[in-house]
Amino acid sequence: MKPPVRVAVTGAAGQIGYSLLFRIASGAMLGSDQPVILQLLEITPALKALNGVVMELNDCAFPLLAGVVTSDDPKVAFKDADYALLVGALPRKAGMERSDLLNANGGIFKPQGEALSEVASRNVKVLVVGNPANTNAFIALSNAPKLKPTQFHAMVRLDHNRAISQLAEKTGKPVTAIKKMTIWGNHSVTQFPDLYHAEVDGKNAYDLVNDHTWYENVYLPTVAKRGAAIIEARGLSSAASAANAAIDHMRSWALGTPEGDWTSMAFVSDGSYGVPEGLVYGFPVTVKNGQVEIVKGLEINAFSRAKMDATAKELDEERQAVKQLGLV
Ligand SMILES: NC(=O)c1ccc[n+]([C@@H]2O[C@H](COP(=O)([O-])OP(=O)(O)OC[C@H]3O[C@@H](n4cnc5c(N)ncnc54)[C@H](O)[C@@H]3O)[C@@H](O)[C@H]2O)c1
Ligand SMILES: O=C(O)C[C@H](O)C(=O)O
Repeated sequence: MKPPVRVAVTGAAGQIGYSLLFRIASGAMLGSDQPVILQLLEITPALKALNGVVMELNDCAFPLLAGVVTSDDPKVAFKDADYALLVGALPRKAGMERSDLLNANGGIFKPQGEALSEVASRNVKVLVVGNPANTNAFIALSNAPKLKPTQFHAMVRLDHNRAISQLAEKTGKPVTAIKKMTIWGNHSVTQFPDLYHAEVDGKNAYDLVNDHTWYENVYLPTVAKRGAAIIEARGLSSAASAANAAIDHMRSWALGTPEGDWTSMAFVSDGSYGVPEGLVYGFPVTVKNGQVEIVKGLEINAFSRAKMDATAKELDEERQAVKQLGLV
């Protein structure tokens, strides 16, 4: 058995937390040979509910669960953390855009970035799930001078998985036939799910579908507005699928992407593909030995360019907004 690693989760008593913790403890995120110590952060009034979740975790007698810490202090929950999943934040309600949460949630990520910078493992991998995820990640990394900006990611994996599922349905193929999906940009309605480079059974997905009207007017809005459709149907924002995507993202980051495929991760732009430097933007990536590399050399046509620029523009506006709020 390997020595245990420390996994911090914020908002651990919330609905995503309830789906997430049990799967991390079961080995779904880091592998069936990797023991974990869970370090759970909640606001003080939620600690009682969190204690109930810990009772249930203990009642599972997970062989890989080597310990559980709970706290309402980020410096305790993030101490020596190897992985941190920043979930704790308000979810949106019907009729809201995710950016409407910036005023309410942005303030959470400044102190959490500062605390990670002070006490987490120097190699910590941080995934921001709480919305608006990209800009919250930007706030956190901007307040973490002792860590590298690339140690902070935002989650576009749920959009990536939705994009695969919708394409599988359209083509009548299993999800396993679909490779090289990309979500460019923001986890918002401006995101750009790219079929021009995706493959279905090794064939180009855009050519196979051969229906630009469907792509532009059905597929793109279905994927981009799926979060709102879930809220409309469930009365609550997605939770199990969000937790699953967080597991997938961290698993890819820790254990790598398979040969012949890539995934989508949002992190600080180095200027690749003409994306302004510093924006936390979704890119196609491969991961090997924990090293995340943007897939190079993809041809970007005029349709894609306009979509990629529009989502970058929105992120730039969010960046200006958090500067004005004094969060970075
Ligand atoms: N990126 C994505 O794809 C994606 C997908 C689904 C949901 N989300 C977002 O994830 C967030 C959480 O969703 P949820 O459904 O679990 O919400 P929830 O309200 O059920 O749970 C959030 C939890 O966070 C806690 N919390 C609030 N402030 C905190 C703080 N400062 N420190 C620690 N914990 C804190 C709350 O007490 C609550 O228990 C929302 O912002 C939601 O919009 C993102
Ligand atoms: O849409 C939301 O507000 C929740 C989440 O970001 C989602 O995509 O399901």
